[in-house]
Amino acid sequence: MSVQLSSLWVPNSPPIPQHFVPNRGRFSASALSSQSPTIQIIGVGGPSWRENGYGNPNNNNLFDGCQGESDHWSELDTDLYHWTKALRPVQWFPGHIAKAEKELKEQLKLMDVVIEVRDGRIPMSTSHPQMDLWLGNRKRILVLNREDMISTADRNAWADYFTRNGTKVVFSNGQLGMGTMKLGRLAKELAADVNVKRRSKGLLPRAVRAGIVGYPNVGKSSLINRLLKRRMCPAAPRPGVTRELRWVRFGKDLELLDSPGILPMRISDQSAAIKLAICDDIGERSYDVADVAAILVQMLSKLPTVGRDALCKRYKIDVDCRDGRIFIEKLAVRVFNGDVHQAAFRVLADFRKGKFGWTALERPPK
Ligand SMILES: Nc1nc2c(ncn2[C@@H]2O[C@H](COP(=O)(O)OP(=O)(O)OP(=O)(O)O)[C@@H](O)[C@H]2O)c(=O)[nH]1
Repeated sequence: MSVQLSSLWVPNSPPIPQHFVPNRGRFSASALSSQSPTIQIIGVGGPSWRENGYGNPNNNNLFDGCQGESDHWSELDTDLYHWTKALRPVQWFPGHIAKAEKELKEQLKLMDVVIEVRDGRIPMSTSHPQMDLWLGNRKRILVLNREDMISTADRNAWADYFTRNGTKVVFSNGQLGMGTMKLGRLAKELAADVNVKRRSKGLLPRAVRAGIVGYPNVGKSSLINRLLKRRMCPAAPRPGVTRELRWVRFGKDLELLDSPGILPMRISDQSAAIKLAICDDIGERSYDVADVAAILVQMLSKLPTVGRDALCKRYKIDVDCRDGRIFIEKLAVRVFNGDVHQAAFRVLADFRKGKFGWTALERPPK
């Protein structure tokens, strides 16, 4: 998919949904002149950046003194809405997802508890719009995985939000296994009444069945493997690796269902779709890497947790926070012999590796 960004200038705010406030959003492409053959990547990412609760210790763009942090986040939502509106929609619904969705619905009746896994960087965008309908009043645990990829402030904001809403939430790290034991324990506790009922009917107790569901690449299989301390389920750093539903046993009293990542057939919220692309939670063939990287640059430069300075310092290129495409094109000329795809991919990969500091891309609504 390719979109000519030069035609996407949004001069004035068009009519917008009620929850958005008017704002600006502009794309344009420009010819580039200067060329530099050497790559110079500056700056480090890593967990230590999280200490102050923000992604980047060198960030001078945190607050301007007039706006609160939550204003920055809601302004970003508004901008993102305008930016993505101009792009061709991102959609991904391969055959295996359609099949998995059908099979999951059939397996639901076997589940005593459902563990819904979301990407901690984008908990809203990895929330399936039909999940509530499917689950009804089934017992449920919400997992925000990739805890290591967000800041302490992000984590606290989401923990507060879900606690206020009465939702049980577990933060986890599917790569290292943090949170998995708690998850297993919680699943057994929540479904304990299954065996109370069985005993009252004179039946022998059975293992509790927990279904693990969620969007692609959020870390479902990794969580199971970590809990089991064995590589029972296929896991890899790309969406759509798990293709089949599979029950696995953990000890004598817990069974877990690993399932392929599912997405809605049509993603109506394109801001969410772009965030899925940025976080690698949707098939790469569904989007244009340069478009997505351009939006990422615009987002990062406006994010209270990152800011323009982080981008300028890392790539030694000035950022116009309304025009990420120019940034990508400049990077392409400077480092990748004019190859925009490679430049775009570098920026996306850097974000995914935490090179701008670990940060969520969304915060809870006010
Ligand atoms: N940094 C980090 N990486 C993680 C975490 N959890 C999983 N990963 C990595 O993310 C990638 C995807 O994990 P999977 O377990 O395959 O994700 P999945 O949800 O089963 O993916 P699908 O097969 O698409 O449904 C793997 O490379 C994991 O090592 C986490 O908490 N932190």
